[in-house]
Formats: sequence, C-alpha cells, structure tokens
Amino acid sequence: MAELEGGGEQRAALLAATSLFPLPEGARFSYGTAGFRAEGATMGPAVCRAGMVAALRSVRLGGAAVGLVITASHNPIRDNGVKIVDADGGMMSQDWEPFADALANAPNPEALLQIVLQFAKDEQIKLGGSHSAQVLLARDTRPTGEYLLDAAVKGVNAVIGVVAVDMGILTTPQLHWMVRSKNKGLRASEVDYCSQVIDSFRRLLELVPKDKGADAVNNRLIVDGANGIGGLKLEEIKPKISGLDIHVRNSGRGEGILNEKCGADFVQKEKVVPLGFVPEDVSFRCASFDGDADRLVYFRIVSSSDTRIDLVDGDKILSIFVLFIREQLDIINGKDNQGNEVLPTRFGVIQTAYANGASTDFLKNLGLEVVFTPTGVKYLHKKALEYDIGIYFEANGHGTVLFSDHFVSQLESLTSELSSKAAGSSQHQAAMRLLATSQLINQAVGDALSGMLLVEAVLQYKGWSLQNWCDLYTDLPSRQLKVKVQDRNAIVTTDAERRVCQPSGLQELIDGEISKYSHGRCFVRPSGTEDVVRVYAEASSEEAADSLAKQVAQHVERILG
Ligand SMILES: CC(=O)N[C@H]1[C@@H](OP(=O)(O)O)O[C@H](CO)[C@@H](O)[C@@H]1O
Ligand SMILES: [Mg+2]
Repeated sequence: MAELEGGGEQRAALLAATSLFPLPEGARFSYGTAGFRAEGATMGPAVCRAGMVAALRSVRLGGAAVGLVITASHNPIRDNGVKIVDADGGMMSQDWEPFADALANAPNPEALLQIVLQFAKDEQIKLGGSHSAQVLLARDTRPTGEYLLDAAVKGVNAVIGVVAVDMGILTTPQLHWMVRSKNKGLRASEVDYCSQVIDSFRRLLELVPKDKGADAVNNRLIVDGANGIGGLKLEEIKPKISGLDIHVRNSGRGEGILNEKCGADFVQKEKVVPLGFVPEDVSFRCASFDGDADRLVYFRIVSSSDTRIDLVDGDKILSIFVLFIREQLDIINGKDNQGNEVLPTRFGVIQTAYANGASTDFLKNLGLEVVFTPTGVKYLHKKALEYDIGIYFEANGHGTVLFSDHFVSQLESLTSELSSKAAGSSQHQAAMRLLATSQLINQAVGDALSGMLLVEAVLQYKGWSLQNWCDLYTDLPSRQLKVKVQDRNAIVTTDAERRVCQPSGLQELIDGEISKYSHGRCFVRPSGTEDVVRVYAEASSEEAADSLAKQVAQHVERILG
C-alpha cells in the first residue's frame, strides 16, 4: 500500500501483537453502552485490540491524548472490561464503534490487519510512525487488571509512534478528567485532580451564607466504597477535605469483595443496606459509589432491625443540583428583572425514560426544559453539551453538570467585574459559587467523588438534612423486569426509547395495559449491556406498578418468544 510509509514494519507489529492474544473460538464482542465487557480472563484479545483502536484514534486526532480504562464498573469481580476515552474526555465518538467492533471480532491477525488498513485508508490515518501520539491508560482494582493492562499496552504499541502512558489504578472519572485536562493544556496529574476537587469544595463551603443554618447540617457522612477504587481514593483524600466527617465502609482495603452486596448499583436496585454497615450508621446520611466510582446514590438506613433504606437516587441528585444552580442564576440575574438578564443562560436538564415520573414533574413545575435521550451516558452527555449549563443524570446515579467554555469565560469576567464593583455582594457570591461548581464537578463524565462533594456543599448551603432532600417529591412506585427473548434487537424503539415501533402491534398492547392504571407509564427496550429486554413500569401503587410490568412482560414474551 502506497500510503504506508514503513508499511512492512507497521504490518508486522500489528500481526505480532494480535497473535499474542488469540481470539477464543465463538467469542463475540460488542462495544455496547459501556465498551467491551466479559469475564476478565477472556478479555485479553478485546483489550489488546481496544488499545489499537485508542492508538489509531490518537493518531487520527493529530496526536491528542486519548484514554483507555480497564474496568467492568459494577459487574462482579470476575468480569472486566475496557472503554475508550475521546480527546475531549468524553466517551469515544460513536462513529468509531463499528470499527472497534470489527477489530474486536476479527477472527485472526491477517483479518485484523486488513480491517485496520482499510479503516486507516478511509479515515485518512497515516500509518508508519511519522507522527507522535499517546494513550493514557488506567485500571480499577480487579485482579485481572494487570494482565489486561499489559494487553492494552501491547495493542497501543502495535501502532508505531504511539506511546502508552500508564496512569495507574484510578477511578474511571479521574482518567476522563486527565485526558480532558491534558488536551486543554492544563495540569493533568492525579495530584492536580485532587487539589482541584479539594480546593473548589473548600471555596463552596466558604461561600455558604451564615444565616442558612449550615451548622445544623450534620457533617457526618458515611460512604460505601463498593470495595473498589472509589473507596481507596476517598480514604486517601479524606484527611484533606474540610468540613466533613467522612467514614468509609467497603473501602477496598480488604473488608469484602468488589461490588458484592454493596455499591451504588446494588443499593439502587435492591434498596437494602449494603454489607459493611454497622448499627451506629443508622439514620446518618450515607452515600454509595459503584466499582469504578462513576455512579453515586445516597441513602439512609431506617432502623437497625430492618434492612430497608430510604434511597436518594440520581433523579434526586439532579433535582437538588438544579435547585442550587437555578438559585444562583436567579441571584445573579435578579428575580424580578427577567427582561434584562446580566447573564442570560440556556439551562438544560436531560433525563432518560428511567427517570422517575415524579422527578420529571418536579422539574417541569419549576418551569425548566426537560429533554429526554436514549439510555446511556454517551447520549445524555452529548445533549447536555448543547447548553450553557447542561445537567444530566441517569436514575442509577451517573451524571454531571456541564458548563460551556463560553459560559465559564462570561462567568469569569462577571466575577472579576463584581469583585471590583461589588465585592462580597450576593451577586458576586453567587457568581463565585457557580465558578467553584464548574471546577468541582467533573466536566468530562459522571464522577461519584466530586458529585458527592457538590451534594454536600449544596446541603450545607441550603441547611438541609437528608430528610429535607427526600421531601422534594415522592417517587412514584416503579418496577423493572427483564425478559429473556430470542432476539432482543427485534424491538426497535423511538421517542427516546419511550415507544416501540417494531414489532408492530406491541405498542398498542402496551398502551392498552397502561390505560388500566392511574399514573401508569410503561416502556420496553432492548438492553445495551445484557441479553434481555427491559420492562419499566410506574403507577400510583407498588402493586399496580408490579402488575403493569408483569402484564407488559407477558406481551413481550408472547410476541418475541
Ligand atoms: C436501566 C439501566 O440502569 N440501564 C443501564 C445499563 O444499560 P442497559 O442498556 O439498560 O443495559 O448500563 C448502562 C451502562 O452502565 C447504563 O448507562 C444504563 O443506565
Ligand atoms: Mg461505573
């Protein structure tokens, strides 16, 4: 191939790396909602090839740093996975997913080579080492992590001229943050991440109004680290976090097994006390991270004789952030002066169909624009980027608040103007709070650690207990079911997955069931991470939600078998 300078060497490198991790018979990978995932010991080939994809992506982007994280998030400890972080710190661009799939499933080294050569040609990626490019690598605490890191490094190095940089054991959001910061020319080490989070949290606490009763907010916070990396990192930075008395359970230092009966996914789905909590924790404010610390939920243990909890999910985290940000914008703009705003702001709130209907009503009643996207952070994040301030959360606790660069620079000018004209005024303080918020909350991806600190700052700002927060609105009872069918992709949805368009007739059956219930809402969609169809139902009582979900699941089973 004429376009391949040093082509022979490059070809040999790709063939050699691929040969080290032969694809097991029958293995089939799909990039899915969250990258490739499977049993850790079988992931070598997919991870090595993901390393090649990440390396090519960096070359394609002119040498900008790209990231690769080895994690299977909230999955059991035996699983592992890999996802690629794009140069802006977000998920890899969706138009590269088919290439990633094709590479992961190439049956042998020669087939892989042909796919790479063709793709490089189509994308005008110049192979052969006449470039410099880099991939930042991180992994979580799983036992297969080290083996898979080696596979990833070999994959990255197989693209000549690309350097693999091992950033160590990190939370997923830390790696996303590093990639984003590095490409913006900012300081991008783990120490920098920690100081940014700690400093901006301290600034937010300093800006808590003295009359809001922050002293009344109990500063004791108990955190479930899922026996994973989030717990470890929190233990490390805890001594430097001012104003909070943090106690970590399931810290990852050997108390229990990663994600086993603990962590944000367990807490949100099972709604029971995670392992590792003790009687003294009853009634205190508790937070829970998932295994790679990109999901956050809150909860409270109701009584020591009961395993039930009061859950505060992603929808309620979103709601309290919305209230806080809106309040700052109102202070800056003057509530009664809508016609002539100092800082006109397009504020967007993004949810998925899984958001509890009560949360959506709550947000709409505030007069906010609520937009829906399909399930999966890549869709929510992309939508949120369209606003000056875009906020998104999945009910399961993954989300963040994005501030556009343009808005941040306006906010910076306003803050410095006010600091000379009206230092210490409520407007000045509100502008500084928003600036600190944009520094604290991860601009690349949902982040349990920084999200938790923002929640804590907002609770102190409002002088609110967990009960006040719970009382924002009452969740509608809901039920989720999984249905095993022959081909889940026979279901095609529309309207942000809220309606089925194929197979024909199914939506009418669902509508028929919904009409039998007060406050009934129900939708079905193929999962992007499991081989099932998910059914979600909501109604005015537990029994009604259960029965609506069950009826619809039966229709799905009957039609798709
Ligand atoms: C109902 C639900 O919780 N779905 C999860 C789950 O996706 P599914 O496509 O539903 O399997 O995993 C995704 C990745 O972690 C997460 O983004 C999403 O919210
Ligand atoms: Mg996760």
